[in-house]
Amino acid sequence: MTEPVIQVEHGAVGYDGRPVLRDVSLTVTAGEVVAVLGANGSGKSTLIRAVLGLVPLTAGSVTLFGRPQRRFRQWERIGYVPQRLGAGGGVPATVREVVASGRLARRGILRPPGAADRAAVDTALRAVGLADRAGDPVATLSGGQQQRTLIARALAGQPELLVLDEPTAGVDATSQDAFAGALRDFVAGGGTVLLVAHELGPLRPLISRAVVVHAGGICHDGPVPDPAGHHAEPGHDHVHPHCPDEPVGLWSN
Ligand SMILES: Nc1ncnc2c1ncn2[C@@H]1O[C@H](COP(=O)(O)OP(=O)(O)OP(=O)(O)O)[C@@H](O)[C@H]1O
Repeated sequence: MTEPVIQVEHGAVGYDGRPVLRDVSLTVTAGEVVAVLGANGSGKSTLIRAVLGLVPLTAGSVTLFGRPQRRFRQWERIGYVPQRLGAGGGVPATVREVVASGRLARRGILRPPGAADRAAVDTALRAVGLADRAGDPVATLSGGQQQRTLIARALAGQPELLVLDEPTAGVDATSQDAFAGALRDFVAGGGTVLLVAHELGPLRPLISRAVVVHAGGICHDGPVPDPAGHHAEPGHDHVHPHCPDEPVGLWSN
């Protein structure tokens, strides 16, 4: 059996002494597309940031590709797209430049880009439907297109694992569809995905498993739960699965 891509065992995380996650265990194997769901502030981002070592565990362990996270060095195997474009959104970089920066971990900062780097950037731009905007400053793009640029940057590094924090939040329908297509191609090529989502929308058919974070733990790990309550009404696109022991109102926005 191949080793898990991600293994969190009894992980705990807190901020300033305040616990956010307690005793969380999660295994993601190659080829899975795992959605992390849960209410606002439940700790979804904290979970994926802990997986990547961006916040420290106060207990438990994380293993990446079979190696303890603290000894893991092959970060080029992982592409990460954070929730928001950080400060720097006003930088006059072009779409191509931002996407090309996703090659740095692979080629090293001192070596000029070669044909393989350029080909990977072109492929990533096409995958997210932004090839025709390659020369445009990122700042002139819509929010959804900027988000797609970041996804292309992660794809350009040719990772084996993509970790995405709310990739479709506040993103227009065209960008959501383009992203779903890029993700489908990535998975068809053998990639593994861990993503935080609020609304699955066009991603829903791609998700192989859902984990729901609630009250510091994982209260569901299995098929994408059906929307319940008013979320099941026509026209309501939210997928807020309900844990068995919790009132419906908790999931309301
Ligand atoms: N850097 C930080 N310092 C202190 N508290 C934090 C920090 N980051 C998150 N928190 C707190 O930890 C809790 C979990 O936050 P987290 O961002 O992981 O939740 P989330 O489920 O991703 O939320 P959302 O759906 O709103 O993005 C929240 O109460 C949040 O305020």
